[in-house]
Amino acid sequence: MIILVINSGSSSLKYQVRDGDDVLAEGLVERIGEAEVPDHAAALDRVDHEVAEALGDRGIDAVGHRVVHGGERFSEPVLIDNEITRAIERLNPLAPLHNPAAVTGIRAITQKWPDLPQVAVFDTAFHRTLPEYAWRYALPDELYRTHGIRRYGFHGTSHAYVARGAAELLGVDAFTGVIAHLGNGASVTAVRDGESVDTSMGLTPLEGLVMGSRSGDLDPSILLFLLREGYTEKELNELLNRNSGLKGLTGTNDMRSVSEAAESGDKRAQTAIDIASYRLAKYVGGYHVAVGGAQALVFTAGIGENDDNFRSSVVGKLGALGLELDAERNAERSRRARVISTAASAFPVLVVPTDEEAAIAEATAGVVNGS
Ligand SMILES: Nc1ncnc2c1ncn2[C@@H]1O[C@H](COP(=O)(O)OP(=O)(O)O)[C@@H](O)[C@H]1O
Ligand SMILES: CC(=O)OP(=O)(O)O
Ligand SMILES: [Mg+2]
Repeated sequence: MIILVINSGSSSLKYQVRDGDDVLAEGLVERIGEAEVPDHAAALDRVDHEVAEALGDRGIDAVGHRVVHGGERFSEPVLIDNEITRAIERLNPLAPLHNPAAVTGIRAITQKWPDLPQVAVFDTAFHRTLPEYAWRYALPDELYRTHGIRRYGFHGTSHAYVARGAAELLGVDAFTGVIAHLGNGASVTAVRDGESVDTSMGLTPLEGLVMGSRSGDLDPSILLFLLREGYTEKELNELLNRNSGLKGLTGTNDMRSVSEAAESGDKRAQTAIDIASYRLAKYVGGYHVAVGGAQALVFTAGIGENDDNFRSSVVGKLGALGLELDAERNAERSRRARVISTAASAFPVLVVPTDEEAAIAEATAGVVNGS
């Protein structure tokens, strides 16, 4: 079954065409909204063209969409129809950077290929197992009942995929431990017997870790202070989602540049790495407790898989848990799932590469085949 996987961002569209584990075509359309690519429909025309070239006279059988926010309703991937699209659209305010683009992508495909089955795969779905004491904010119940204000968690497709990979590497049936997904967005999840029991992102993908351009955790009074200073809602949104995190601290949201700057002695860059790794180390300590004792700590996504310096900065702060990296294994450049800690480490530290597109394609095939 040939599946087109679409990961729509606010100004970009990533896609892959897959036949099982074979990637037949992949690409990225950037700067949607600017002259060359005015909207998502134009972006899809481009994808259509590239895909047709790669596939020849073979056609696509189904489309799988990454949908970041599934609210309380969606705990599984679903076949998309008009009602489902509207339900996803109603969640737009809860993931303003991500959901509107997914809805636009779904509608553009419906218009272009009305007969093609489309499946929505939700970032939030894996976290539907969170216990209430982990998902509820200490706010009046009414805010939850009327607005659905609670913690949802994101990157679930990745955390679930990596939890399976970690279980395989450890030779256990179900993984218990802590997974740090460190990409542009970053989140850490506590997994117990294969189920998510806590995660650092909340109502939106803004809570938790220091990210490329998002602040993560902060004192909500900062917002009240800035409101009194005359900031508008739009300015606050820009500030917290696009101009904070590594970008706010160093001027760039790209960890590779931050790492290189730190290595050549830039103090601001080193401080940003210290802040981000300290925040993550505190979460790992907390989640070790949440899962009742982790079997492993797992790093994944762009930074987690590639930045040995950042990994060692995190694990270096976890001596109290008895964790110890093997410098040589940590520095190894490899796409394999592997152990990077010493034999003396209290529990292993792993790198397990994520593959959200593979997971979305697999889930899509499952829904279309009715399994
Ligand atoms: N070799 C590397 N060293 C340090 N950081 C890296 C390296 N490769 C990628 N990254 C970082 O990974 C992040 C992007 O991760 P990725 O998982 O691709 O993000 P997303 O899918 O969320 O856009 C960026 O901050 C990038 O700089
Ligand atoms: C949910 C989220 O933060 O996604 P991304 O990392 O793709 O921005
Ligand atoms: Mg990603």
